[in-house]
Amino acid sequence: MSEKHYDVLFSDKLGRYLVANKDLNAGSVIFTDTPFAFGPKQDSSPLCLGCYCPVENSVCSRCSWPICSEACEKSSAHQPECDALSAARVQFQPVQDWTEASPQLDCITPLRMLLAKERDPSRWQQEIDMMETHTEERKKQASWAADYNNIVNFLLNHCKLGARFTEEDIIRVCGIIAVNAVEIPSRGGYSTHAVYPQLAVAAHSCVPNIAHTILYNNYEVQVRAAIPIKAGDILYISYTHALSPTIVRREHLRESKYFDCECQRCADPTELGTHMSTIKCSKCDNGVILASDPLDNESKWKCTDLKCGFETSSAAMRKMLAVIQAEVDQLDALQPTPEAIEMREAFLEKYKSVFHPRHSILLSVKYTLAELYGRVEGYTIDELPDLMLERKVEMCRLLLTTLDVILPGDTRMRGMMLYELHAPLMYLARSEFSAGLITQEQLKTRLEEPMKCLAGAAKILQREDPQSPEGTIGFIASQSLEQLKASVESL
Ligand SMILES: C[S@@+](CC[C@H](N)C(=O)[O-])C[C@H]1O[C@@H](n2cnc3c(N)ncnc32)[C@H](O)[C@@H]1O
Repeated sequence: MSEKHYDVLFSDKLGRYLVANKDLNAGSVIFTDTPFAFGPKQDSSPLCLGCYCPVENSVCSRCSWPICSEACEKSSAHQPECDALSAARVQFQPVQDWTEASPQLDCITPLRMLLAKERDPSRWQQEIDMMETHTEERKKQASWAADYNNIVNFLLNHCKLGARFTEEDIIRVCGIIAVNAVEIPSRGGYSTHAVYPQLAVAAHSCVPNIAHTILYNNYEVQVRAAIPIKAGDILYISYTHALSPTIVRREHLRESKYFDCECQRCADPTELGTHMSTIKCSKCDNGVILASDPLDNESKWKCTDLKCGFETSSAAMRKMLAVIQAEVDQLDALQPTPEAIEMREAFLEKYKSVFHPRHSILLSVKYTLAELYGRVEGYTIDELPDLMLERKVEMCRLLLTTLDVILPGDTRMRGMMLYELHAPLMYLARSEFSAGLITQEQLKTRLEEPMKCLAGAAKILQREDPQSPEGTIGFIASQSLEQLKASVESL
């Protein structure tokens, strides 16, 4: 067995957690892990239970649950539930719209966990049984009744599995999945989730120091140090979305993972100086509005200019964020067209007097815009005027300097932004050279930064699965780097 680079410790606050037992270099693999079980997430629309691609009116010839092909019908992932479902003669009920979320697949991942436990009780005992479930908190949630009906009741009474599993077994498995499963990046628009025994022990921080990559073929997860880690440091993963404001991240963690995050980023009203939660004061020109105590969910939000004295409630702040986030969600649903760029620019203009320029809501829109400029018809990179190239540079740099603080080190987001930054820098340098504004030597110097961006993007993104969007960009980045080097050498 290979040497372990971490120990598992326990504290009253974190439960079990991982600690590095030696110094680790940035980018080094700390451990790899394979899922105990994986499958569709809750509220998934019907997807193939073999390969998780979208399906429509296509079901398994044996159990009648969604399956796209003969190969998927025979896949090892589907076989155990196929046996159980066909023995009980419970069929997937045809749906009107196969793209709509349906609770029917909610039972599949819990069923897979239960069947895996039955097959390998010793792995269950050693790796899964001690996982946190937060059952008492989960029972108080509004979603409990639906979960009980769609999963517990369905497996016990419809699938007639009461002789093999107790109600308590099923409730426990649902809790293990809810608290411990990690999302597997989507293939073909559908994302699934998996329970990884080692990864699940890692504690959360909104400034994580590890990053993970999931490979497509066998769902192996590779967990790396994102930054240099010292022996004795806790290994932190992030359970939530990095580009969300504190109030939203903490609410998400409370509702989905049942704890109040008190990390350094959550505790600081300025989010470590990034101002990702900061609102501009509408009553004065001198101050900004910050939470007095971001770890108190009912904290007042106050203008930093004491003479202004403006204050508002957390409830009002939450409401405002929810309303504006709904606008962002609508933008995110748009196809990548010129209008999608223009509508996002209009959104930024509309809210620039409300939010700090690095507020999470604006940053997430800027992240998408940074990806769209250069990729959309009418806005392809060689069509962009210098002003728009500069706009793309400005947005990428804003994102990268923010990531330095909240997601330091080698993360997918950094890899993507480095890739996005290289192109406008290269085009701007060439355009200035063509206009006679810089010499050939100056051009060579100016092309050093895009080369560094490509090298960084290739290094980070080539760790991703080659078939994933990020892995594909990693490959393109390494090829573009070679081409750029050759063109600089020929100058
Ligand atoms: C994926 S599990 C992590 C492993 C877990 N501690 C165990 O013993 O199995 C997630 C749970 O760990 C705890 N946890 C993780 N990070 C935490 C943090 N930063 N603060 C408080 N609790 C945390 C919470 O109870 C959370 O629901």
